[in-house]
Amino acid sequence: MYGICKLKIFIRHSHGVDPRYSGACAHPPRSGWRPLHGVTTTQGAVLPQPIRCPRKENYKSQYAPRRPVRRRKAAPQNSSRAGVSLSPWRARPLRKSRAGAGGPSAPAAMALVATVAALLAALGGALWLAARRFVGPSVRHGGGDSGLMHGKTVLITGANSGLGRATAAELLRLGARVIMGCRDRARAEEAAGQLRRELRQAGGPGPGSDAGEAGEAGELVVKELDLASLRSVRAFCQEMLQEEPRLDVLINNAGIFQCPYMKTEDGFEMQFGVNHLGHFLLTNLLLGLLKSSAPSRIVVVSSKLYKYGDINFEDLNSEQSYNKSFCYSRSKLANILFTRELARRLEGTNVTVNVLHPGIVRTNLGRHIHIPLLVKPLFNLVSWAFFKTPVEGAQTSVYLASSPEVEGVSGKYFGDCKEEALLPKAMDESVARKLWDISEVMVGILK
Ligand SMILES: NC(=O)C1=CN([C@@H]2O[C@H](COP(=O)(O)OP(=O)(O)OC[C@H]3O[C@@H](n4cnc5c(N)ncnc54)[C@H](OP(=O)(O)O)[C@@H]3O)[C@@H](O)[C@H]2O)C=CC1
Ligand SMILES: CC1=C(/C=C/C(C)=C/C=C/C(C)=C/C=O)C(C)(C)CCC1
Repeated sequence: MYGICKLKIFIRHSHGVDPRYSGACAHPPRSGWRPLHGVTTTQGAVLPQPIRCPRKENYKSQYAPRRPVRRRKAAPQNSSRAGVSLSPWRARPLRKSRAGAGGPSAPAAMALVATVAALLAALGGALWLAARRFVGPSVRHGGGDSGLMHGKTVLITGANSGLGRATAAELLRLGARVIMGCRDRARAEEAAGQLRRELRQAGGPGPGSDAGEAGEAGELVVKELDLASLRSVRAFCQEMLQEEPRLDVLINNAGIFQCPYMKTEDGFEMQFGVNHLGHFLLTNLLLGLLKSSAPSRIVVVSSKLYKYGDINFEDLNSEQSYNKSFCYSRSKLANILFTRELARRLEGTNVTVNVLHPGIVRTNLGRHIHIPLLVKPLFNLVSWAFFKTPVEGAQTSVYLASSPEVEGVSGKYFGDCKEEALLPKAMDESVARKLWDISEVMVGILK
C-alpha cells in the first residue's frame, strides 16, 4: 500500500478495479488508481484541484472534433440552349471552338504550351524526387568511425522496426553490442537476422557472438520486452541486471501511434502506457546499471506533435474522453517532461538524458491509420517522395547515442542533430515534477 503511505496523490481501490478502468480492454486491469486532488506529496507539492484541459479548443483541425459536413447546394439547372452546358457545375456558356478553321487558334496554342509545360514540370518534379531519394543526403552523424561504439552496450526498445531498426543497424556498424528490446521475439529475430545479413553484404566483418576488436561490427542480442505490461518490463530489467555487466546507452524508442482506445495489461490507456509509463519504469529500473557504467546516456524519442498535447492530470487514463491524436501528443509531451525532470535528478552523475524528434519518417507507425484501399497507392507515393527514410530519421538518435559532440549535454531537445527550442509547456518544471510523482505511483516504484 505504498500508494497511501508514501505519496498521497492516489488511493488504491482495495476492492480491485477502479470503475473508470472498466472500458473496452484487451487485458483486464489488475489494479486501479484514483487521483486525489488538493493533497500534499512527500516533496511538499500541493496538487491543485482538477482543472479542465484549457487547450482542448485550440487543436488544429485534425485534433478538433469533426464538424458535420455541409452538403454543397446544387447550382440551378441551366436551360438546354445551344452552347450552354447542361451540367449544374458548369453554368457558364461554352465557347465555340475555332480550331480547324485555318490552323490552331491562339487559345488552343496556349493550351498546348500549358500542357507541355505541365508535363515537363511533372517530369522534372519526379526526377528531382527520385534523385533526392536515391542520391539524397545520407548523413552519418555518428561519424564514419566504425569503432566509435566498440565495447559499448546499447539497449534500443522497439528495435525490430522503423527507426529502432535503423538505429540498431547504425550502432551495430559502429561496433556496439546492441540489445533489441522487442515485444515479439519472432519479429525481432527476423529483423536481427536481416540486420546481420545486411551488414555482411555491405562488406562489414559481420556481427558475431563475441564483441569484436575496434573497427569490427558489434553484436546483436534479442530480449523480450512488452512495454504494455509492467510485469514484462520488470522481468526484462531483472534479466538485464543479471546478464549485462554494463549499459552505456538506453534508447527509449518504441512507440504506438493513434490506436483505437485500448488498455495495457495494467489498465492504462495504451499510448500513455507504452510511450510514457512503460519507458518510465524501464528507465528507473535500469538507472543503477547506467550509473555504474557512467559516462552513459539515455536517448528519448519524442515527436514534434507534443505541441498539441497537454498533461490533463484529471484524466490521465482518458476515461472521460478519448481522442487518439491528443493522447499520442500527450504521451510525447510526457516523454519531454520526463527527460527534463530526469536530467535534473541526474545532475552530477555523469549520466545524460536528451530527447529528440525524428521528423516525419516512413515506418510502420501509421499502422492504425485507416486509409481507403484506393487512396493507399497515392499515400505510399507521397510518403515515398516526402517522408524521411528510417535511416535518415534515425540520425539524431545515433548522434545523441554516440557523438562526442554531445558528451555531457543533458536535458535538451534535438531535431536533425541540432538543439531546438521547446514550447513553454514542455519546460514547465512543476508539471514535470508532478508527472514524475504520479508516474511513480502508477507504475508502483515509490521508494
Ligand atoms: N515515424 C515517424 O514519422 C515518427 C516517429 N516518432 C517516434 O519514433 C518512435 C519509433 O517509431 P517508428 O519507428 O516510426 O514506428 P514503428 O511502428 O516502425 O516502430 C515502433 C516500434 O515500437 C514497438 N512497440 C510498439 N508497442 C510496443 C510495446 N508494447 N512493447 C514493446 N515495443 C513496442 C513496435 O513493435 P512491433 O513491431 O512488435 O509492433 C516497433 O518495434 C516512436 O516512439 C514514435 O512515436 C516520432 C515522430 C515521427
Ligand atoms: C507511410 C504510410 C502511412 C502513413 C504513416 C504516417 C502518416 C505516420 C505519421 C507519423 C507521425 C507524423 C508521427 C509523429 O509523431 C500510411 C497512411 C499508414 C499508409 C502507408 C504508408
